[in-house]
Amino acid sequence: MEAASGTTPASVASLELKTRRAQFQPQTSTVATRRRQAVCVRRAFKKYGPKSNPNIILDGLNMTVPKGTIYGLLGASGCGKTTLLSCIVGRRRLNSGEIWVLGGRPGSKGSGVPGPRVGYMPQEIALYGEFSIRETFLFFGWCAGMTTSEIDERLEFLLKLLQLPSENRFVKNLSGGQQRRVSFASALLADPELLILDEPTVGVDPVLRQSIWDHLVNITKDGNKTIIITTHYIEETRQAGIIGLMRSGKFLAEESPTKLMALHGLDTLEEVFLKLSKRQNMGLRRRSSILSSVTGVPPEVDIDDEMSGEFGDNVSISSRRRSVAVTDDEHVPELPPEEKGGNSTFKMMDPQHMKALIWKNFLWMWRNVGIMAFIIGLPVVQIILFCLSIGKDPVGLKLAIVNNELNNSMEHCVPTVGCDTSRLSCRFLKHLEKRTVVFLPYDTAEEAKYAVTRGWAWGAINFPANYSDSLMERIELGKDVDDYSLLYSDMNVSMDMSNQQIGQLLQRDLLYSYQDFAREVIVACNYSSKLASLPLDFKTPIYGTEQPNFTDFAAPGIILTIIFFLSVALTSGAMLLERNEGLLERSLVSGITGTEILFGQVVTQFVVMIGQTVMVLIFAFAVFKITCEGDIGWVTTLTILTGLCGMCFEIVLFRIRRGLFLRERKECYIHGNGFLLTNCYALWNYLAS
Ligand SMILES: Nc1ncnc2c1ncn2[C@@H]1O[C@H](COP(=O)(O)OP(=O)(O)OP(=O)(O)O)[C@@H](O)[C@H]1O
Repeated sequence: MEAASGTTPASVASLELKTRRAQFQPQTSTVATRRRQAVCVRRAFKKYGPKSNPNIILDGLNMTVPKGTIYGLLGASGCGKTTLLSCIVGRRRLNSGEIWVLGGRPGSKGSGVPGPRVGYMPQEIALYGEFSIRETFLFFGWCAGMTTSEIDERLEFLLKLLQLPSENRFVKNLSGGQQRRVSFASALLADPELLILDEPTVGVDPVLRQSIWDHLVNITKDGNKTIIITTHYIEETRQAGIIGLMRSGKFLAEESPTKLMALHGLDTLEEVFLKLSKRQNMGLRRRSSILSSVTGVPPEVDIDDEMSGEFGDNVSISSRRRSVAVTDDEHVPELPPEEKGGNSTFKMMDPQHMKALIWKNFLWMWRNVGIMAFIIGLPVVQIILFCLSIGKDPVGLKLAIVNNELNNSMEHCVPTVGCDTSRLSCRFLKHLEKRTVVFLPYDTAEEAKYAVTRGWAWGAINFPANYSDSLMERIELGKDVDDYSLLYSDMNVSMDMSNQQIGQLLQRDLLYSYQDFAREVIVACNYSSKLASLPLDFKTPIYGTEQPNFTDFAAPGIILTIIFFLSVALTSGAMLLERNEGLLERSLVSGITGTEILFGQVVTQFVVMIGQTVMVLIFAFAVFKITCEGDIGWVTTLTILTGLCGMCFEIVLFRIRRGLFLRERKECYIHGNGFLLTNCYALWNYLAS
């Protein structure tokens, strides 16, 4: 093949040398030169992982993409193409080195990158499945600052170009290839100066692939548009102006495809790569030392560096070779200082962006009515369950009764079975019985106490044998009563106070029953003059009722807890959804800021939270009649504010988790969740107290 094409090993070596020299000769760099370059990367160094065991992805890489060209970025899977592209669009930062994109540093004020000057198609589909094609275009178009009519115009053109189905079809109902084309069209939509396409032709048939390339060639014709494209189909990069072959964090070659093929005397790029692979397998140690002796430049040797991976679907490389030194940092020109001002697209809050984000969030909710019904219905279900099952006063609380006045016979002990009402003990028990207490009769005080110790009863009441007579004497004589009557007019109560709630409830019932009983006895015996001498008299409560129920007491805490934690969950879910499958990446590259995304989420989640709050309050106060003594307006406001606190709480946690995530993935979850748990626990304690 080489002979046929008239190339000899010597001519190949000399041509290769010339190319390399020309490529890495000292250049006289000026700002004007840089401005002619769409992308310029110098001494890029990027690593992942901890310092102790770094995974070096870019290792002093230099890349030059002239304006108006198609640049094919090729390399084995996992060699760092996506990482490099992320750095170019300003989504990742280099550890060291410099990147200039369209005359500015990505991410800096005034660079316009990220922003509408760059169109980015990530490797993932990165689209909202619930949106139609037109809605997808509207969202990305508005993000790029286009008007609706401009978007519709482009939509028509792109539908035809990419042979897409009706604009009303939902993305989730499209085939994988169609979804990729919609993703590609979204990147083309705003007609950006720089298009960065990460594997746009995966899953696209050869005919359509050709028409996509024709379009790419067409849009770069006037020299104003630049395209960087990664692909696993090597042959299609034949139409690229330059291809860059990445390996071990550097470029092995950065050359036009025709020159590369001529250099190796081969007809296809695939053959070139196969040849390179074979050379690598044979070991280029010897060749590199020859080159070194000719040029006098010692090669950067990386003997143990191993390359393995695939180039596309057909070609695979697995070789051990010396990496020929293709970069010479001393000869790489310095980049000019960053220009101030310029074509600034950097804004904190762009109304158009906010419109796009809020519209997108509400549209997503509308398309996911089931999820939204669940989100709004969940707190309602919680409050219904609470009102139905929690908070009612317990009934059927058992009390052990020893009534020595009644010869301890079972039937006489239980008031409902016909107690002797001439006995005051029985009269008291009748009042107590009204308060839904169940009596367990016992013969002796020891048996009753034993029942309490075994948990069969919550308390034991013991009436002395002459309780009625002693009590009457005590009422009649007042302070002149003798010690005997004083002692035997007391009923003895022993309580199980292990459950504070039940213990206090029983004590309250005993107290109220005794009050009613005392009134009845005094009136019945005509001791009205003694009424004033009752030791205790509960007046009508200032707030609440004489018998407040536990539901009223617990309801505010429960309502606030439900709203707070559901707001946390709601915000967390929305944030996770936003990060889903490169969508956040894509939105951020289109120029939307993190603050705008956050604000958009706060606005939409706030509306949902208001819906939740209103529904919960309607069920609590209107349906289940929970007592509300105060102003319902203030109750609603305070509940909404609690929900807002929950949202802010999650946003802060999310940002902390993200910050930790960027530093150390593993630690993030430990710290973030630990922080969440600690705070939830503290909050719970606060609410409970
Ligand atoms: N956030 C990250 N944290 C740690 N390692 C990462 C991260 N992102 C990528 N990597 C690693 O960096 C290397 C380069 O990944 P990258 O996605 O840039 O490769 P690629 O060339 O685009 O691969 P492909 O062609 O398969 O898409 C891979 O080994 C990958 O596992």
